[in-house]
Amino acid sequence: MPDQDLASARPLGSARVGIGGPVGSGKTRLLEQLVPRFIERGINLAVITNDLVTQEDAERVRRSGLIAPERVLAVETGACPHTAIREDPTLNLQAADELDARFPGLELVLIESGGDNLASSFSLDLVDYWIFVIDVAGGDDIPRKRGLGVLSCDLLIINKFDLAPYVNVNLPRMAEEAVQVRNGRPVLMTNCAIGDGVDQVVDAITRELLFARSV
Ligand SMILES: Nc1nc2c(ncn2[C@@H]2O[C@H](COP(=O)(O)OP(=O)(O)OP(=O)(O)O)[C@@H](O)[C@H]2O)c(=O)[nH]1
Repeated sequence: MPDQDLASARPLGSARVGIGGPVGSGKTRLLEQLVPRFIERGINLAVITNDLVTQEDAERVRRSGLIAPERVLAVETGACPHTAIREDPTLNLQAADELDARFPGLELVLIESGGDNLASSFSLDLVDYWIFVIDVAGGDDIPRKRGLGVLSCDLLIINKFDLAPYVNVNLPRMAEEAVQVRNGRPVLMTNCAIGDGVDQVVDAITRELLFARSV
């Protein structure tokens, strides 16, 4: 649950949600599944992507046709994806403020981090709520490794649950261990390839963040 003071720190600005996690866990695919769902719910939305030295993820989202291309900004992070979301989030803050200025009434900015390790986390100066995406193909021992991202995010997503039978992952056990190491904080399972479980992610963001800011 986001800190109430932080959630109300920008009463006139957009709510900001971070999406982090290891390389290839499905962050961009999750973004591509979230965007049409929020737009369908009438949310005034924009996106920021972080890449090392390219704008590949931003181009992918712009080309998708899911959202007006001018609502997608790219931040190039250089060698350190975590610096841009944690130690010095200036570039991301500037990008989010630019989107707020460009689109009056902007309600939500989704900020995808570059792929990083299990220790990556978001600065609460940058986001009001953050999601960490791991995937079953990375191994069912990931929750037991107690990475900072897994432990401290507002919502942990175990993605690619469709692949569990092919990589010998015991899905219920992986989910149970994830809930255990997080002391019962939220864990959801998704198949972002086809969108299974993504409605629950939208519900969680709406309930924990958008609704909380509107009351
Ligand atoms: N089978 C399956 N494949 C998935 C799922 N989610 C994503 N993928 C695939 O996994 C690959 C990586 O997904 P991305 O969304 O690019 O991963 P990412 O975390 O954004 O990657 P980086 O930005 O490089 O860190 C792509 O080929 C996706 O199509 C899923 O739930 N199931």
